[in-house]
Amino acid sequence: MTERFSFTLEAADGRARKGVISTPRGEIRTPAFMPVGTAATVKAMMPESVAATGADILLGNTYHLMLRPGAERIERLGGLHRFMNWSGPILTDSGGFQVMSLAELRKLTEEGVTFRSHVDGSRHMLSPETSMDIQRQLGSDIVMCFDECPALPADHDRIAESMRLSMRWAQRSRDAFGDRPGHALFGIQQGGDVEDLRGESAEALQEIGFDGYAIGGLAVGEGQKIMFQVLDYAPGMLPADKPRYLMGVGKPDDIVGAVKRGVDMMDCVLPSRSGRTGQAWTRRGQVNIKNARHADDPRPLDEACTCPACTNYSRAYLHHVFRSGEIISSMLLTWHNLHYYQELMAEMRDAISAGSFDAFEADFNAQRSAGDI
Ligand SMILES: CNc1nc2cc3nc(NC)[nH]c3cc2c(=O)[nH]1
Ligand SMILES: [Zn+2]
Repeated sequence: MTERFSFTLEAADGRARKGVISTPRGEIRTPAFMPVGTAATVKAMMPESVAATGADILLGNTYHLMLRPGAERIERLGGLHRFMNWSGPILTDSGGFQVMSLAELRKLTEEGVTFRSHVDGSRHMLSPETSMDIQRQLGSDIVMCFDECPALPADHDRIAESMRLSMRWAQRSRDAFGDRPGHALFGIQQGGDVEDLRGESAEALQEIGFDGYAIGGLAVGEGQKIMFQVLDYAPGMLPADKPRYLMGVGKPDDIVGAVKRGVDMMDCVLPSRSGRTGQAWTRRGQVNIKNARHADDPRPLDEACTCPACTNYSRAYLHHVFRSGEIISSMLLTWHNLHYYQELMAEMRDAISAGSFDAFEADFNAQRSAGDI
């Protein structure tokens, strides 16, 4: 058990990297996908089931947890790991992104963001300082800087102004985080789809110094083409010896393209959220289980998948429980999707070790049909 936070690069294939992040609560194999446990639960999953899918680390949302049940309450009850019965590493976001998308009556100033809770209308303020306090109360292992993420498309000046605010907030986050051995603070690169602003942000963050570096400001409506154009240069601007975390990504082909371009960690609600809407992701494409054509289909979602849904149930059954609104529908489809995502990450880690990432990517693209299967 290590008392420190460290990142060890084990192999590289082109710009794709394989490594391990060591934390006091366990190791994270990279490239890693983090399931999202927004309100102290990965929806429709028991923690032991999340672990069974192969996930090493979860993401928790500061915005949701500070409003309900409250960070002080979680601290009093022993911290987020104890509270949600997850003993492995947890990364918490800093709240800024969700305040801007979920809260009401937001007011953004140099100090931070004041807002009303979407839960009960109560007034709150998030700033670099309060976000660091909240994430400390939650007890997360990887803490994210408090930043501002502009929606794209946006003009150059707006992106520049927002990025520079986020860099001032990164310094304040670093100062407020203090010295917490075994806990990590990640900076978040901003700069939209403007290469020189991305470079300015990367330099500013390295000046301050962080344990890892996130690529923020993407997956905000720009589309995969622009996202990949930014990922063709942004990861390389960040220190090679620290983890690179792409926030909010994504569909399986987004993830493969991001790992190819040097990303080490990702998180996304897609596999869990789409599981609840009847959308299954498989190596051969998507299965929309609510479609009537599955009503008599005795086959599993994916013959090659070893998850409980594919091992024990037919498409006909999954179609039935989805159409009937049965709770097991969300359980089985979420489990399958998270299992598939983790299998994808494991295959990429193996391919990078074997120096066969290009062959993996070619096979990944060849197997997938664009439409439903
Ligand atoms: C916590 N800070 C922070 N979170 C984010 C979450 C995101 N989630 C997406 N797409 C689903 N893009 C994101 C960007 C950021 C970002 O730039 N900053
Ligand atoms: Zn499956």
